[in-house]
Amino acid sequence: CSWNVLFFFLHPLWQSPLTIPGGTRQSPINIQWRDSVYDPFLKPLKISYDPTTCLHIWNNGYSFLVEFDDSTDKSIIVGGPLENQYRLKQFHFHWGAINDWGSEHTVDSKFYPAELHLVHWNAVDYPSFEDAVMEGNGLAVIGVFLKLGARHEGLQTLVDALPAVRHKDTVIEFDEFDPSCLIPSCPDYWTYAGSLTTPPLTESVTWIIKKKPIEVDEDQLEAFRTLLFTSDGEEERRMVDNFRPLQPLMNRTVRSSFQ
Ligand SMILES: COc1cccc(N2C=Cc3cc(S(N)(=O)=O)sc3S2(=O)=O)c1
Ligand SMILES: [Zn+2]
Repeated sequence: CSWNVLFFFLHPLWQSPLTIPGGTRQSPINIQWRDSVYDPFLKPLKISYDPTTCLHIWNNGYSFLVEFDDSTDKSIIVGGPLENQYRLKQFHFHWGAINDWGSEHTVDSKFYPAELHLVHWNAVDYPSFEDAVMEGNGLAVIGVFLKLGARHEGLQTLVDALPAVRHKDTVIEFDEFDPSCLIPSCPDYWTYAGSLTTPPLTESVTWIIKKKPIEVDEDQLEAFRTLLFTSDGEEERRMVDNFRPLQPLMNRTVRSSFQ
């Protein structure tokens, strides 16, 4: 009915490319393994994070973000498909109400229960993060799939802090965390030119999607689902299904770093 259509186009998270002027590189996408093209010139991705740059955890009403001090080059990534180094700004997750879905990207149309995004910006070419967000090569986001399995000890320190940021616009100090413990050691990744998956949806992201997922257990996924989209005092709405629908590939090729 017309109300559903109206909701679809009005809800910020579910804008289709039709509402993004000239949207030709929107994210997320389905990664069809057999259509990805091995690129022998892709370098290994080098990750060096300094745990002392970790600042706080913040519930922004879309997800929970762990933010970093990005005033120096202490926490950076370099190599992979990137022309130069990019500074770590924040990481966050997307997840479902149940384990059958929750990731933003899919692999051969398969959803994972959750997906981690580590957001970096090009401080070599641009003076600020806000400037980089508006530029085609401004951001690099590492995507890591979460699958149901063994408890992830590194993630648990984060999970233990979540009750303190249950409501939107709550923040707690969080330090000495090295997010490289959340990234699989397997070097294999896919990469493609895309966008932010929440507003402002700018087409400024070089996506680096790790082939291998990390394992987390049911209690850890359930802890994500205890968070709220709503502020304290508002009618509670559980923070679940905070992923954007798949976007058309259009004229893009997904490259792989592996054969
Ligand atoms: C306008 O500059 C700003 C300022 C503050 C935050 C943002 N962001 C908005 C959405 C958004 C979505 C991301 S995802 N899911 O594709 O990894 S990363 C990200 S953000 O760059 O942190 C932009
Ligand atoms: Zn994200």
